Amino acid sequence: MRLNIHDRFNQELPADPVLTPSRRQVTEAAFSFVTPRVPSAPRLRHAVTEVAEMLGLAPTDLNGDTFRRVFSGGEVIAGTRPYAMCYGGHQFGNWAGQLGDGRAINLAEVEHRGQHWTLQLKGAGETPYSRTADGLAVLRSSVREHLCSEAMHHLGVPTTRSLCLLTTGDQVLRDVMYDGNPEMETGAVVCRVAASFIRFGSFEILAARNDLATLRQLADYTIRHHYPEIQAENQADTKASYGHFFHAVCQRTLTMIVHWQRVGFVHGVMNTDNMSIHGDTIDYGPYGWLEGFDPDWTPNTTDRSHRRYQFGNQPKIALWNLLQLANALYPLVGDAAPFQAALQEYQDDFSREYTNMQASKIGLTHANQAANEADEELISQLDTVLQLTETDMTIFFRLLADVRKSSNVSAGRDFLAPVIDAFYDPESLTDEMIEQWRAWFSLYLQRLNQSEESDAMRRERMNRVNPKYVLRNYIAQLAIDAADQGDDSLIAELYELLRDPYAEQPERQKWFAKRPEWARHKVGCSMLSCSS
Ligand SMILES: Nc1ncnc2c1ncn2[C@@H]1O[C@H](COP(=O)(O)OP(=O)(O)OP(=O)(O)O)[C@@H](O)[C@H]1O
Repeated sequence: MRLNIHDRFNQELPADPVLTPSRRQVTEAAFSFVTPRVPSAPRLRHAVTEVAEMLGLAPTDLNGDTFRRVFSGGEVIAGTRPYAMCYGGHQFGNWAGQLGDGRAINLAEVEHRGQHWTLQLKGAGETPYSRTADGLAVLRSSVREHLCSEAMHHLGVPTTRSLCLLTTGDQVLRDVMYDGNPEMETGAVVCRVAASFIRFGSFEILAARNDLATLRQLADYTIRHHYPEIQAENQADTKASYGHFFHAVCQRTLTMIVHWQRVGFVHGVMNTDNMSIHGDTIDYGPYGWLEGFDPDWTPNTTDRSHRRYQFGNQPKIALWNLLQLANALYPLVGDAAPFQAALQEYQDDFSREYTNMQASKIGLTHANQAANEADEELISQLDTVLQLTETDMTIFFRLLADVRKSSNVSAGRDFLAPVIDAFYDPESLTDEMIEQWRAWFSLYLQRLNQSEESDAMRRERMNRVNPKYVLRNYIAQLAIDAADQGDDSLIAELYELLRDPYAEQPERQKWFAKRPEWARHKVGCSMLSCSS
């Protein structure tokens, strides 16, 4: 197994001089060197050939002993030094101080085909940032992270990737039922891959400590390696480059959030330490997928009372998080104007991009501004009718593509036939609700009939933005339950399914189904906590 190692982060930025994993505040440094924990009996449970190839590995490498040892933490790759990154963050709206990679260890950076990747193990043991926890991860949360990272990538959502999932052979104590009765669970490690794992919190911790020298070093480093176009354009004016960097992060974050809203993804813990400066989705913890369309929904039990991170709040939480990044970068510029302008632009652009995305989900094309305003009304009314009774978001939008322009909505309930499978309980649709749906469909059909486009063409466009298959929590839980019994076949099957989420895949049609009733209140199937 040969990787083309090309480390930059741990070569160019200041290191913590202390080499033990003792918990501590790490100052004037961007990271600490650490050694991953050696697992007792590592076993590969699933690997992604496509990610391996992206890193320059051969498919045959995946079955080797070296691969198993390296990606479980048992062997350090020659010519590199693993490290944990120092960062802080705002958690649930409050400044939490130093957090850092408490259970993530960066193994190395790799260059392949002109692209640069950081490999990071999650769950490979203690670091100076582990605080009161053990540095480990369990099979349950690791299956969720591994499958969802790849599912998101294939949905077209910017995300960290996952190379592989291994179990360590060690047991880990966790309170899965959240009832104060912890149990032993199977320990696991996932290898994440991203351009870098620099987070908003990486800048925040340095600004909070007024460590402007390291803050400037980190900002310059990030621009130099990850936003080189900004450096090229602002050679003579580094202050301006920080503003441009912030603007670029705003735009990438916007793109990521519009995608989340498109596919019905709820991150669950949008703390600033979980915001990547690349606009990648990072940290698949208590995430979930909207089943019944409900903007107030969050899968995170820890957030059930305030619902800060509920689906409908994600765009404005991203804005709030960006504001924290602006505050952290401000000392480098000394002028609020570029930050204010970028934040304003985020808001303006977001509302336009969001409407365009929603319009594409219902198959509209925009010819002129007037049509746009009418479409906004149609979109907002859809938001209302979707919440009249529990209506599955993924299934509804997918089935909506089958509606014909020639449909007759004038009487009865038959007009709902194409989308009826999206309702969790079609019997609960009252006459009044049917009339509201009728009103919406009348407007919708009128709008569709303004266009010459055929039903088939529209259907094809809609099916490219409305996925057929997403990783519903209960589906992930089925794979976890099987893996707990040593059977990894469902992980492999779901991986294949989610590699092509917009395709019909008739042989896998059973996964195009509403969440079954047994899963409604089962732990792991609809609700999760941060503790994993
Ligand atoms: N079992 C654990 N041991 C040590 N630190 C942990 C553990 N679980 C979480 N942390 C740390 O707590 C902080 C916030 O937790 P969060 O749930 O965002 O983490 P995570 O899922 O481990 O992290 P990541 O953001 O790297 O995916 C992070 O600093 C994280 O490293």
